[in-house]
Amino acid sequence: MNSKEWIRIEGLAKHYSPTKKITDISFSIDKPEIFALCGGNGAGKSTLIKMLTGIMKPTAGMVFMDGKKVEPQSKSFKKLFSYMPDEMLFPRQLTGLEVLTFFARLRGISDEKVTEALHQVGLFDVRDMQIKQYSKGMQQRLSLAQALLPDVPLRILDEPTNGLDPLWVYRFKEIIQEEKRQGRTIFFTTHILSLVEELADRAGFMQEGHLQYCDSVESLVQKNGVYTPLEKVFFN
Ligand SMILES: Nc1ncnc2c1ncn2[C@@H]1O[C@H](COP(=O)(O)OP(=O)(O)OP(=O)(O)O)[C@@H](O)[C@H]1O
Repeated sequence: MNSKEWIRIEGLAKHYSPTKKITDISFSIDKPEIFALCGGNGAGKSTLIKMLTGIMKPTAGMVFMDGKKVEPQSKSFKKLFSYMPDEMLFPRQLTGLEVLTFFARLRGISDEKVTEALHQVGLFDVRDMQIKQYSKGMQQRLSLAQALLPDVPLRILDEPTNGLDPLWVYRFKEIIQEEKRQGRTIFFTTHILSLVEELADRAGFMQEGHLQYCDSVESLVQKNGVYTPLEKVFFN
C-alpha cells in the first residue's frame, strides 16, 4: 500500500454472460487525486462504477478502504461519496431549483448550498425553468450540480462532460481542480483522452472488460523521456 492509497479495488469482476464480462480489475484510488477511467464503448467503465458505488453486486472481488475491507452497498461507505450517473432522468415538469432542492433535502443539505451549486454549474439564472425546457447540456450540468452538493471526500462521475459545450468543458475542469484543492478525490470516466491528459493525475484504460493500463498520466505519456500522446500510448 503506498502512503496516499485510500481505496483499493481487488479483483473486481462482473460476468453478465460467458462472452460479456468484466474481469479481474485491480487498482487503487488515492486521496486527494483526480483519477480518470477511459476506454472504448462497452469496455466496462460504467459497470465498474456501478460495482464501486454498490449499485451492482460484483461476481467477484473486494474493495478496501485504508486497508480494511468495505462493502460498497453499506450505508457507511455510501456516506463517503457523491455520484453522477452516465444518464440522469429528472421529472420534466419540475424546475432546476426544485430538483436540486429535492436532492438537497434528502441529504439534509442547506438551501445556501443549492444556490452555490446552481451558480457553480451556471444554472442559477434559469433555476425557475422547467427541466423540459433544459437542453441536454443543461441537464448534464444539473446532474453535476447534484453531485457537487454533499460535502464528501469522493466524487464519482460517469462521463460528466457528455453533452457539454466547450465553455462548460473548460468550466468543468476548473470545478474539478477546485474540488481537488479542497482535498477531495474525483474519480471520473471519459472518452476524451485530451481531457485525461489535461486534468487527471492518474488514469486507467479499459478495453473489452480488462484494465489494460493504470498509471500516473505523467508516466503514461513519457516513454523513454519522449512525450507520447495518450491516444498513441493506448492505440498504437
Ligand atoms: N445490465 C447488463 N446486462 C448485460 N450486459 C450488460 C449490462 N450492462 C452492461 N452490459 C454489457 O457489459 C459491457 C460493459 O458495459 P459498460 O456499460 O460497463 O461499458 P462502458 O465502458 O461504460 O461503455 P460506454 O463507453 O459505451 O458507456 C458491454 O458489453 C455491455 O453490453
